[in-house]
Amino acid sequence: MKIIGLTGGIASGKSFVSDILKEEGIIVIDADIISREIVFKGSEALKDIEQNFGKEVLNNDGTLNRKRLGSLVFSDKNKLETLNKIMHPKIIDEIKKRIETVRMQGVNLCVIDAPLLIETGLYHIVDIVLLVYVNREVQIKRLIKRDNISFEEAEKRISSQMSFEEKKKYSDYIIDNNGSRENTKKQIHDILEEIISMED
Ligand SMILES: CC(C)(COP(=O)(O)OP(=O)(O)OC[C@H]1O[C@@H](n2cnc3c(N)ncnc32)[C@H](O)[C@@H]1O)[C@@H](O)C(=O)NCCC(=O)NCCS
Ligand SMILES: Nc1ncnc2c1ncn2[C@@H]1O[C@H](COP(=O)(O)OP(=O)(O)OP(=O)(O)O)[C@@H](O)[C@H]1O
Repeated sequence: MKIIGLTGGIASGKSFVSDILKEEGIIVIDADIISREIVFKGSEALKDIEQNFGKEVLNNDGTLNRKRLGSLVFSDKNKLETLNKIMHPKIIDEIKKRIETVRMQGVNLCVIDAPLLIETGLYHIVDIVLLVYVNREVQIKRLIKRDNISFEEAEKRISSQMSFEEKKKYSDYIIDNNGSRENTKKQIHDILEEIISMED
């Protein structure tokens, strides 16, 4: 089975790209969704988070208050590192399990959509790295609009991630998502065609 790693900075358009891939019938394993699933009430991850960040990152019903935890970790490098140490091994384990399930089903191509594909080392388990690119101006504009956050908050989130230039070194294909959705769709179809026609 060929595994494609899909990555890119925050609000670069990974979800948009993965939606198009899903439309093509390709199975997508989404790291952001897994990171939400593993912090269910009573989970080991949520207990670790409470131990390290206190009750103030929980809602009254005991579930995770993502907005509060996000504003804590994206403005403090050490706190982000603590959260990453709790979350990343669990996310990676779950991704590996899902890859095996998909492999057992006889699927020949699957995609891992992970914003931190490079940072977490997950790129080692994929065959091809697809990087979604937007310039900083477009990225900030789309992030502020989508998440309804301030310019400062958007800057902090972007700065907490590896730069595009650094990620580029690990990538096999770059999708330029600065333009229209139609333009991006065309690039994806061209890349897919090339990947599918490749010999194993
Ligand atoms: C801090 C949390 C609670 C904020 O939740 P929120 O719902 O606001 O954001 P969400 O999870 O949808 O992530 C949105 C985007 O933020 C960026 N982001 C998320 N976590 C991180 C991180 N640890 N470091 C840098 N950027 C991150 C990604 O681009 C992601 O696509 C959440 O992002 C989290 O639990 N992060 C740690 C898990 C993680 O590293 N996920 C990425 C898996 S590869
Ligand atoms: N080509 C495009 N033209 C206009 N808007 C776009 C385009 N691509 C994506 N967007 C919009 O930009 C925002 C960010 O895109 P998307 O949510 O796909 O990014 P992401 O990389 O998955 O983000 P995250 O890292 O936070 O998960 C969304 O509101 C999306 O609708």
